[in-house]
Amino acid sequence: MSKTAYVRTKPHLNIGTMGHVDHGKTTLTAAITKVLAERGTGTFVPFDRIDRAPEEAARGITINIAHVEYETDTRHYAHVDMPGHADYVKNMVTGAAQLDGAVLVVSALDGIMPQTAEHVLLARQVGVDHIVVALNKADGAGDEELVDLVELEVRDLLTAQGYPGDSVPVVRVSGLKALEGDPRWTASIEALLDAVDTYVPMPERYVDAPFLLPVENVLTITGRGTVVTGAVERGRLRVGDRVSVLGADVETVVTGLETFGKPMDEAQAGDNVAVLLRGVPRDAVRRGHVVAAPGSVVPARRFSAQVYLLSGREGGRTTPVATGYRPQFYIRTADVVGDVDLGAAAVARPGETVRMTVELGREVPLEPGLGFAVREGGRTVGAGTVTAVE
Ligand SMILES: Nc1nc2c(ncn2[C@@H]2O[C@H](COP(=O)(O)OP(=O)(O)OP(=O)(O)O)[C@@H](O)[C@H]2O)c(=O)[nH]1
Ligand SMILES: [Mg+2]
Repeated sequence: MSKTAYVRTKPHLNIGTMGHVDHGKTTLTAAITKVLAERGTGTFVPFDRIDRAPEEAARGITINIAHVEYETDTRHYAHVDMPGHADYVKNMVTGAAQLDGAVLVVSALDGIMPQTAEHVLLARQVGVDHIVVALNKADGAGDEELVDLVELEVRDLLTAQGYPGDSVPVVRVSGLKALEGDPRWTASIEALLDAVDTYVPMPERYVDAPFLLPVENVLTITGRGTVVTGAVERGRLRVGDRVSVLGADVETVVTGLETFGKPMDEAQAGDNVAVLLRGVPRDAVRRGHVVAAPGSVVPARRFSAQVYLLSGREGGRTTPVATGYRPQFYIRTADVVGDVDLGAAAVARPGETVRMTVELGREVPLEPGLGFAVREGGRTVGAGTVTAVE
């Protein structure tokens, strides 16, 4: 195989815009790509190309998510802009969005609205520790004192949710005017990007943690062996490393490593990779298994969780669920049936957030903070986070 090796130039982070409907998330996303394209470190992605987000099948649930990528002087970013409120709930709670930091977009004209508060709550629940605030539409806000009030209100909201509201960067911007090329407002986008660069730290914890890769696909390369593919959830991996395949219950050695068809010395958290495994039969490994550093994860069947049941309007159920409910649980890439126990509550309605205990049909690696989707009859009816493993 004569292929050029993959070159990692800048550290990579995943960020995204969140905030109430119509506060300008997509306009701001387009403006960021425009400003960086003019700096020469990105490609301009116009509004209508972001908003026409492709439907992507990720982790077995249909989610709507638009990715743009760009670079600042110091970092490479993948930026997600989610088109609707239900998409936030699904992508955040299942961890599909995988945000290292978020830009909370608040219209300076309207102030905080219900979904502003809900997205902050979701971000807190899924462990997004760093939020930068974009007070958008500042071009239309004639009265500075009113914008000062909105800023105070946002800082209070963040403080109430456990963020350092007093020290969070709040930048007054206009996505719309920056898109039109108005220099005052393109400067505001530069200021916002500087705030993101400096305030959102590198998520080194993922790279330094023990290696883990949820298996998305399995293939055979004739004469070389079995290859598993997927995104590295955490840690690093090199050729020669020992790994356990949980689900297949084998321990083996990595004999090859590639990304997008290029061989690599080391895979890191966030990379999409193909891993060649020594002496593992093709039919021993399946989607849903987990490749991990030996001894670093413990598979389990019982766990407690906090689950948001999607409302009927969001595509969820129209009738309540009760103890004894047996849906499918999508955990990382695994699809496993589970028995639900709602404890004292006994019954839960669509649109509610509930605590539950789940007994899975088979063991999978579990840990507090892990997100999952609840599915039934081919559609997503809930999104949850593991709170404790029993
Ligand atoms: N005056 C002004 N209007 C803006 C600004 N940014 C966005 N808008 C307008 O606000 C409206 C909503 O903008 P979007 O970018 O679609 O908002 P969004 O938050 O992505 O909306 P959803 O994806 O539907 O939640 C559009 O009419 C924009 O032109 C701004 O900085 N100033
Ligand atoms: Mg939008």
